[in-house]
Amino acid sequence: MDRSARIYIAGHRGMVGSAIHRKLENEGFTNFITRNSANLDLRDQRQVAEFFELEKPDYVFLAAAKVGGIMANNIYRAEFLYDNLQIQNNVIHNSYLHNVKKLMFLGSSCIYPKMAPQPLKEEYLLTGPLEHTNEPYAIAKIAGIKMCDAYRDQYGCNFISVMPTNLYGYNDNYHPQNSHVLPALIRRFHEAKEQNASAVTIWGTGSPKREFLFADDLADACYYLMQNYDEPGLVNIGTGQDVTIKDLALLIKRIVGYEGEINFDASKPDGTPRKLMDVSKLHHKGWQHKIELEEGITLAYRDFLSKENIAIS
Ligand SMILES: NC(=O)C1=CN([C@@H]2O[C@H](COP(=O)(O)OP(=O)(O)OC[C@H]3O[C@@H](n4cnc5c(N)ncnc54)[C@H](OP(=O)(O)O)[C@@H]3O)[C@@H](O)[C@H]2O)C=CC1
Ligand SMILES: C[C@H]1O[C@H](OP(=O)(O)OP(=O)(O)OC[C@H]2O[C@@H](n3cnc4c(=O)[nH]c(N)nc43)[C@H](O)[C@@H]2O)[C@@H](O)[C@@H](O)C1=O
Repeated sequence: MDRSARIYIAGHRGMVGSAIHRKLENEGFTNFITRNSANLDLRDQRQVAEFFELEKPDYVFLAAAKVGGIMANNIYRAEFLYDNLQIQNNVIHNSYLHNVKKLMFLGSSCIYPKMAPQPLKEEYLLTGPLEHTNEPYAIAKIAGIKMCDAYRDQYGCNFISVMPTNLYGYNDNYHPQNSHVLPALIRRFHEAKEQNASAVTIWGTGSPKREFLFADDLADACYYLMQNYDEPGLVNIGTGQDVTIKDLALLIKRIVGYEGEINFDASKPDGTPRKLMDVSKLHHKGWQHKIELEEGITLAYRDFLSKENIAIS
């Protein structure tokens, strides 16, 4: 990608899109095309067609999606399927129609079967049933992978698919119900500390294992793969390390400085028991993560506090 190329980051205000934007700015790119969802609803076929006709981007990072944690995925099942299919169909198809040089589609580790062997190799796609709580989202993401491959096969488009593990970082969503576990627990432990609460409740049993990647590391990997990966299929992006939700909670508790107890609410879903990425393909391509979990949570907590306008004690 040359530094003057016209780059469209769909979802540039989100956690991932903003990290990709930051990364490309730091690399010297200047010619960005951005729209927020109020000005361009990517679910709307006509609006998206007019936007591509007008802007004619050279490169597209597709980081716009309906996103949320286990509860949001399970409650808003129709929206997670409809919105994500519409967004990716419109952006991918118009990228083909308008001769985009390269497109990156962001999927998720939830595309793998619930009980797939660990760590999750790219070849395990479509080898078994999905986890129920996020099946609609996963089906949309699988369709996105297959769409990139079909447009490559039939039309020769250089459209690639990357599968990030669970992410966290700057500009994360801290909604108490709809967010992912890591931001949810930062907020819950912080509020419990402020209110001198005697205990914090964690959803599920605490035994599921998850892998977490800082969003700026993901953006670095996306930039790297945009330059060094031109293949069909998918590539995992992660750290190759995971923790139990209980151990994650203990780490966040320590970083936040909360001294009360932790309870578990087993009436809430655990979701997939484990989702550890096999990152050997990514490592062979020449990329590895840099930000470890404790450092990343410290940075994310600082970002959370700055948004709350609270000084770190
Ligand atoms: N967060 C995570 O743990 C993971 C995320 N991913 C993937 O990474 C990508 C980015 O996720 P993340 O940054 O966390 O999500 P965010 O919710 O932070 O950002 C999503 C972005 O999508 C945009 N968007 C949503 N709906 C529409 C719409 N109808 N029209 C136009 N824009 C829309 C939003 O725009 P606006 O702000 O203008 O409303 C927002 O900026 C997604 O594809 C997601 O599936 C993959 C694995 C894990
Ligand atoms: C990235 C990924 O994110 C989603 O899948 P998930 O990995 O299950 O995501 P999660 O972060 O919401 O939960 C992880 C674990 O943590 C436990 N947990 C404890 N306490 C809280 C809590 O307070 N909030 C949340 N959300 N989870 C909690 C929770 O019960 C679960 O066992 C997908 O739907 C899909 O969107 C996707 O691709």
